[in-house]
Amino acid sequence: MDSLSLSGICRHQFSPITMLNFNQSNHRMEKAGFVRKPEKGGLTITQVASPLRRPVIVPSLDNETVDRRDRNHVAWTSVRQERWEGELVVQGEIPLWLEGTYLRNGPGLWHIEDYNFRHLFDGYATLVKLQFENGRLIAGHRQIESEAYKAARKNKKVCFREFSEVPKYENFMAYVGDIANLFSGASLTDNANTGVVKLGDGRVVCLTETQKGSLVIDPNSLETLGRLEYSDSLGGLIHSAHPIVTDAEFLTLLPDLVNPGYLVVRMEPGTNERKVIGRVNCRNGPAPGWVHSFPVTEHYVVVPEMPLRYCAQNLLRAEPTPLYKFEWHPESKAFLHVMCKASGKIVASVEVPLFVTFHFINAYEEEDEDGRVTAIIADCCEHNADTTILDQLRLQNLRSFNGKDDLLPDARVGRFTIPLDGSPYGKLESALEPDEHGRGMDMCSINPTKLGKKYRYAYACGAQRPCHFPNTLTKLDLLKKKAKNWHEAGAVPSEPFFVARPGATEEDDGVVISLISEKNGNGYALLLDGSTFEEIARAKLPYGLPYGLHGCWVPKE
Ligand SMILES: CC(=O)/C=C/C=C(C)/C=C/C1=C(C)CCCC1(C)C
Ligand SMILES: CC(/C=C/C=O)=C\C=C\C=O
Ligand SMILES: [Fe+2]
Repeated sequence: MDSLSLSGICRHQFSPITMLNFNQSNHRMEKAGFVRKPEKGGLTITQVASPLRRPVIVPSLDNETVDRRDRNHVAWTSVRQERWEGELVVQGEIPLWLEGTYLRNGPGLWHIEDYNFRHLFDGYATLVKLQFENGRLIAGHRQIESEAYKAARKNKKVCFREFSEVPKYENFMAYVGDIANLFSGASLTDNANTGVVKLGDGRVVCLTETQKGSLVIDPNSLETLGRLEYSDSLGGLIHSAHPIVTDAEFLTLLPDLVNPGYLVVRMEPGTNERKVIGRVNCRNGPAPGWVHSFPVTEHYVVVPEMPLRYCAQNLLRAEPTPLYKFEWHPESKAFLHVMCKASGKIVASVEVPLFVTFHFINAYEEEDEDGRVTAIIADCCEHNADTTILDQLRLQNLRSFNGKDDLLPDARVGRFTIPLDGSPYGKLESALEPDEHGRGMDMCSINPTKLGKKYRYAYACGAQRPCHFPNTLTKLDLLKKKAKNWHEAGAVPSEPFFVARPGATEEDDGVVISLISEKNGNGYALLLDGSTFEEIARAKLPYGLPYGLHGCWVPKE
């Protein structure tokens, strides 16, 4: 690994004002029990004894690392250093049964040299860990060493095609070369900044929408170990960013951009080979709908065909459109296809009202009194068929919140009913009154034992208006159609992640973990009781971290 210095990246930003904040924050770190050992020209790792009698690894801060808190919310500010690890002081009590590591991935570095990225999804991946051990909490973060990130650091510019950023071409021939590389996938990013999953065989993989961006990491050191090379010959360049992962299997969708459709594939633990379960042909439109995620039931895979479709032309553009690599085709309609997991056969394909979603929450089979499956219910974080949410996630918009204007488009829990009796149409309704969660709705989790089964509770980010971005944590009771909300002024919480208590019989018996980025530049790990949704513990981080997307739980062996 090359030098961990971020100095090259940040030099241009250094000013007496940022210097002042930087020193103040270090003073605060020392007061909070963190020890700093500055060394010029890189992040040297220093072992020190913590007040909690546990060695704490604290990389010294680079003199030229920049603190931009004076201008932006820390949630939308590049991570201030390459890596850090240390024990946190816990307020409240961490349940002793909570033994394992919560990992969270997300785009955490949004600039290279003096070039600032446009979109939340462009950032180079920052992996965060919260390691729970006997009531104590060790935290850490580290940049994922993707080829895209390493090349950007080395060449001091964007070198691969990110979500909205593309390399700046020196001349026309360079552009032509890059387009050629687009078809082979060579110019696509492997910046695995969307999520992290633990496979049944124990490997921990960070993911994005490009297949090449499947990177295996070490959940303790957060080191990037290498690429997960799929050994099959299924080809294609992209996949769903959210595979369904259990101890028994890894299921995902591979969109086919040439003959619009999707392959539904399955990979067994201990292998790198995805096998085809079946194929869904698109019912309409010039290209498949974007499949950021998809739901499953116990016996079926639901393949969404959203009218927000991949767009080859937009893929080739140097400057992004408001829909980036996608295009809205309301005339092409929206469909949900249901495939039997065992046979690969399509058992239903229904037209549904137009919808826009990033995240499906869960799905399950509805049975009649004789135990026959009559319908499938699939829930998602639905943006009222309004695509503007995608452009609202531009950093400029997120950073421009002044506490007054309300720019977050309304969202809801969209509940689809897919009849299995051959009817051509499915239904889409709100599962509960969206005002219950402030008409903001995204970044969801459920009790994993309820995956594919009838369930009652979901956890997500909601809104307390006005806002530009979801700013609450919400527990949804889908039976009583009620929500319990957690909010702290100015805070940006990340996806509430539910961890069940071992041996629990109640669906909401467990804790909810979230990382909070505060308005004053600080940040903390938060633990809520999964049932009461009351705070049970929090632990301050030495400095606030950028917003992150999705997480997973790695239980202690
Ligand atoms: C962070 C997140 O949720 C989404 C990230 C999406 C990415 C990085 C999408 C990348 C793509 C390309 C670089 C080209 C092909 C299309 C597409 C999958 C959108
Ligand atoms: C953060 C987000 C949407 C928020 C809208 O309310 C979407 C993230 C998508 C990728 O994981
Ligand atoms: Fe996602």
